[in-house]
Amino acid sequence: MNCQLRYPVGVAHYGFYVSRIKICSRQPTACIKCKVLVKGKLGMHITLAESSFSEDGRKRQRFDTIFGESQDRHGKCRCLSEAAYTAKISEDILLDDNFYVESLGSVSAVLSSNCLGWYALAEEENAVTCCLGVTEDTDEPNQLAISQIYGVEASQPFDTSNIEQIPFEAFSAELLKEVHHFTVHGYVKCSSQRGIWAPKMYSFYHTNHSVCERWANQIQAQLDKDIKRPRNLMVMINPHSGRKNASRTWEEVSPLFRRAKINTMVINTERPQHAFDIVNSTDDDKLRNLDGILIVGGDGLFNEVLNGLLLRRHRPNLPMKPPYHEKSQSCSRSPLSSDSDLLALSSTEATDTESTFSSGLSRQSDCASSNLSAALKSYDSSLAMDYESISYKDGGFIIPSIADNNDVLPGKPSSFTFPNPSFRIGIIPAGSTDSIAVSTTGCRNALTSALHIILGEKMPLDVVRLVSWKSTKDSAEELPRVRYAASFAGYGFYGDVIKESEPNRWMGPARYDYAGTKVFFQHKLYDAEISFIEPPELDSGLMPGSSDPEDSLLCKRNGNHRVKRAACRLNCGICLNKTDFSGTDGTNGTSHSQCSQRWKHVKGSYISVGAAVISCRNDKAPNGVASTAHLADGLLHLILIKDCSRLSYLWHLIQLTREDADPLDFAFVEEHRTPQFHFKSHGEESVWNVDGELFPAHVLSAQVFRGLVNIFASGPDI
Ligand SMILES: Nc1ncnc2c1ncn2[C@@H]1O[C@H](COP(=O)(O)OP(=O)(O)OP(=O)(O)O)[C@@H](O)[C@H]1O
Repeated sequence: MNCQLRYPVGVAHYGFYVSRIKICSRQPTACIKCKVLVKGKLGMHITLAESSFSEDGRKRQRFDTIFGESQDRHGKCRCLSEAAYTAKISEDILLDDNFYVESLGSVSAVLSSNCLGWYALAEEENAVTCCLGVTEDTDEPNQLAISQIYGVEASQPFDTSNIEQIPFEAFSAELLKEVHHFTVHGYVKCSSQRGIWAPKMYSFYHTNHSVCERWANQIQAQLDKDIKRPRNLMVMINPHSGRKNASRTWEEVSPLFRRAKINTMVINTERPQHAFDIVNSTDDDKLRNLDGILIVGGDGLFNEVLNGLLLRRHRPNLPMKPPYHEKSQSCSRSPLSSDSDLLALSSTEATDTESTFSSGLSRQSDCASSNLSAALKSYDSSLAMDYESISYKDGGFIIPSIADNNDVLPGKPSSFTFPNPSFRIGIIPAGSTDSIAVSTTGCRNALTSALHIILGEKMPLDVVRLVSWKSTKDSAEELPRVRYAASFAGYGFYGDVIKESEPNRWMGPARYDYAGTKVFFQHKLYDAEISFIEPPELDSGLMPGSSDPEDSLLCKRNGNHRVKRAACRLNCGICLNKTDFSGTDGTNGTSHSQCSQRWKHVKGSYISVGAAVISCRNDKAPNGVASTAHLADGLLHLILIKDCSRLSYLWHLIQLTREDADPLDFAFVEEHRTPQFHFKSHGEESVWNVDGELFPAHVLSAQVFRGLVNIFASGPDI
């Protein structure tokens, strides 16, 4: 509850004012000034400020807590932190003056380096007050932290001939001609829907224009000091996203960017791969001058920008090969090697110093019989080629060299900081599912996302790098194709749905329902073999950084008690923690070191194989496909749906749509967290669905790079 304490006008301007009130105990209490009990209120902690001038004319502030102290430990802590906060406000008063505010009448306003506060000077006739002039006001804050302000404007006097411009009837028409104002743009959190923010304006009226200008300039100067806020953004709009509303969505949010004085370079994409081409070909120096790229569209557009940014700039080793099977503890062969045409690839044993793909390729001559080896040789010889020439084929990218190791290791915190450490990708949801926006902010709301971006929030995001070694079982020799994904890669059911929905794009988002129903009735099974690294279970079950005791509880799944993991939340301790959760030993690409890794192998018939890098929340799966996946823990959630009846599978799909259910609590479902895995299909083939785009792969490797890119978000507010 927010309360407003109104004191008699006489002591208003340089007298006491209430800077903060917090109810923190259940003890009845009284004001020390008038000794009257606060009627109907139980225990308040009220901090007052008194101003005076020192000899040199500088204003001094004294802050006192005048009554109320909580009896319980937690309440007391809150009191203390509240007092500390108030004391901080008092440190540096930059400006103070009287203004007129619509809902309060005359107010005294104070601007400090971190806060704009105001309090009413006089009772308004229609104000609801009770004893001591305490007014309950749950909606109107009387202070705004600078971090909550995204813009400020000083305005000219009202045009009295334009009745619509006149904000309220407080001033006479004569006075109105002389009234100037400045407007502060902040935001409020929606009380009915968690995570949703709405812009809110606060106008302060004064008869002197220069006063308004001085305040606006000073507030702007405070905003400019916040270096994390973006100044220059490239904006990519896909006019065909979702229900073709992306351009309208941008019209709705662009005034916020203008008020925040952010320069935007707007590009409307004209075709598939356009966004990729632009970002991939943009000069590195130009990118360095940007604070980020903003996407107005869906997950597919985000994926294109991600790939455009990373494909030629992020150059890790090729995926590490797992031992063929655990029993033999042999590191000489990988599961990939069971396929004859991949023998050349997998039989290359790199030493610790020869851990790059090129070193592996240089041994291909031993396998002269393999045509693939010849192809790969030419691939190897292309290392000297210009790195710019990336070609696109079958949903993936063939790049001349993927062997330039720059010390980025799967699962480990990333050292990749291109174009610059503050560069972020932002997403304003306007697509069909918007699962990246929902998983990173907690809601699907364009204004909320815009505010997160404008205020300069920053959060690392894991990215999975997928390498398709071969498109289909029967395809001719080919070079590896690479694709990055930020949310989801799925095979089987997931791939078939995308394949089925592609020709029906004209249906809009409804195409997924149509395709999903059709594929469900087909109920296809796919034989596959999967190897993955299993990271060690954390002892306590409570992930580092998580303070929620609930997180350490055991939950029952498939009849077994398992550790219930913390869901990713706002400013998530797990994602911001530097602890290495990956279980990899950091010697990427070396066969010897792989012996020490806990590779696990599974083989069977699957309805689907899913790899969720983040929770993948969306309207149809409110908790996400993997409810406990984190934005930046270096792990993906491998979700294997094994052979089961149609009815059981339907029940699993229904559970996905429910907020109170666990869709993975079935005997036919396996969930593994891993920094990397290898997949090989046997028999009938499906296709991979990577962030909503088709990616054919008969043999595929996936590596997660922890926090590889930064995004404009702070995690899901759920
Ligand atoms: N002007 C355009 N015309 C047609 N397709 C485009 C255009 N611009 C971008 N695209 C393609 O549209 C794809 C989907 O875009 P986006 O993700 O923004 O929308 P969506 O409706 O959410 O689609 P999806 O559900 O496939 O993710 C992108 O991958 C991109 O290749």
